[in-house]
Amino acid sequence: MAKTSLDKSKIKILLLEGVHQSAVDNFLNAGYTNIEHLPTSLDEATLIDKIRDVHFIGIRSRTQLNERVFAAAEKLVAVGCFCIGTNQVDLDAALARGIPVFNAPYSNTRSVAELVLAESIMLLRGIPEKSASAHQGGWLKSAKNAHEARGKSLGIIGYGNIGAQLSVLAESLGFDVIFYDVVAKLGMGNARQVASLEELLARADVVSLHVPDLPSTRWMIGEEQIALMKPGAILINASRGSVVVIEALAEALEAGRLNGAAVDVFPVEPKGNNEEFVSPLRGQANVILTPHIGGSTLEAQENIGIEVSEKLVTYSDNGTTVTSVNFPEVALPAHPGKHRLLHIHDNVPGVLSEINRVLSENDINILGQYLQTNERIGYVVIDVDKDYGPKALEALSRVAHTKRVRVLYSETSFEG
Ligand SMILES: NC(=O)C1=CN([C@@H]2O[C@H](COP(=O)(O)OP(=O)(O)OC[C@H]3O[C@@H](n4cnc5c(N)ncnc54)[C@H](O)[C@@H]3O)[C@@H](O)[C@H]2O)C=CC1
Ligand SMILES: O=C(O)CCC(=O)C(=O)O
Repeated sequence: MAKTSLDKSKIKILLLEGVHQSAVDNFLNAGYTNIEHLPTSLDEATLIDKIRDVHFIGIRSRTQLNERVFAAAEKLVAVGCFCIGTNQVDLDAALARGIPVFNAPYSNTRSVAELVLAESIMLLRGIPEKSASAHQGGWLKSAKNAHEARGKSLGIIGYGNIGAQLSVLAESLGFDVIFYDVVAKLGMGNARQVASLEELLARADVVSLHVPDLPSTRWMIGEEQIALMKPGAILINASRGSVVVIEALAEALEAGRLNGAAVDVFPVEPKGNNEEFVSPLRGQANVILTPHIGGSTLEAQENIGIEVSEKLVTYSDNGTTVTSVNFPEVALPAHPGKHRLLHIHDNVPGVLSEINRVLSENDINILGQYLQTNERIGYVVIDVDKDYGPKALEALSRVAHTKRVRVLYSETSFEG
């Protein structure tokens, strides 16, 4: 499907879930003025209706971009997840339509790690229960079940960016850090990798989850795993609600098997701040419940706003896909004085030679060419003389296995 050029002011950007104002400012500074900025996510029917004329969408963790939504998103050029996790997006459905998805892989890492560390200390001291009691006029002055963090074992499941950052902070506080990861990793400081999940659960006083939502991590902590934890241990989940069987956790807390928990993410989360939060963990003693705010600090959100909007602007302006989570990565120089064709096609043999054949047949000289592929698609970027952009667009749109082709004009980078 070929795309004709559009003025930047006609490129529609939809930002949901209260994406930080820094993103809006960045788009405006780059000349993109057609921005709708909403504070919540949208239900599927409303989203399907709205997305039909949207070129770029920005979401956080709540909005579900599934096959049905992509099928309606006829003009969509790229998706920005203003967060780390991308499990809320059907990445295959996006790829099948030649739509790259971007995220912010680091900007809220520190915020999550700081929160988890603070929660570890609070839970080791039984603060949620003592504080709730004091608010009701109670006075639970006691050292029962109250422990220092120093010398306790912190077990981190998933030693990626957040797990490793937490490891450093926790060790500086005196925690003895162990971790379990499916990939062999060098621990930061004195942190040690253990051989199995079972070993970590049996050794740790505080267990903290930092894995992505994957088929292999879904419900990875249930009744059986909780039974392996030390009596009186603490469980923290700031990863995804699909990782812990929440009923099993609620039962273990109620039975006094565990001394406390902090949970930031839930199997079902309210769409916005006006919807009731329902969970079997409500009302449990020594449990910190937070509304998926692990990454919600002003610092993180401002940085994420800048980072992801920059990625979308760069893709729109010059075709660069570096750090896309589903797309072949192409890093591109500017293209002053040239027209740039972006051709996205099924990755089958012969497409590149066909592209070059039709260009040569039309006497279009190639000034630069960049190709990357993944197992599903090929992404080729071709610079041509500025007299040839429209002609090349027309020629390339007829190449077999083309998913999408668009042209970027030299100065007024555009979209279509
Ligand atoms: N609560 C919140 O607001 C936030 C939650 N998150 C969640 O935290 C997750 C982790 O974030 P990062 O550390 O940046 O991700 P990352 O990709 O850097 O690290 C994830 C680690 O988990 C490991 N892993 C994957 N499957 C595993 C398994 N079955 N068992 C053990 N380890 C496994 C990976 O090898 C990797 O080392 C994100 O995917 C996101 O879902 C991220 C930011 C904010
Ligand atoms: O801030 C958000 O909405 C989601 C944070 C999160 O879970 C992530 O970054 O993966």
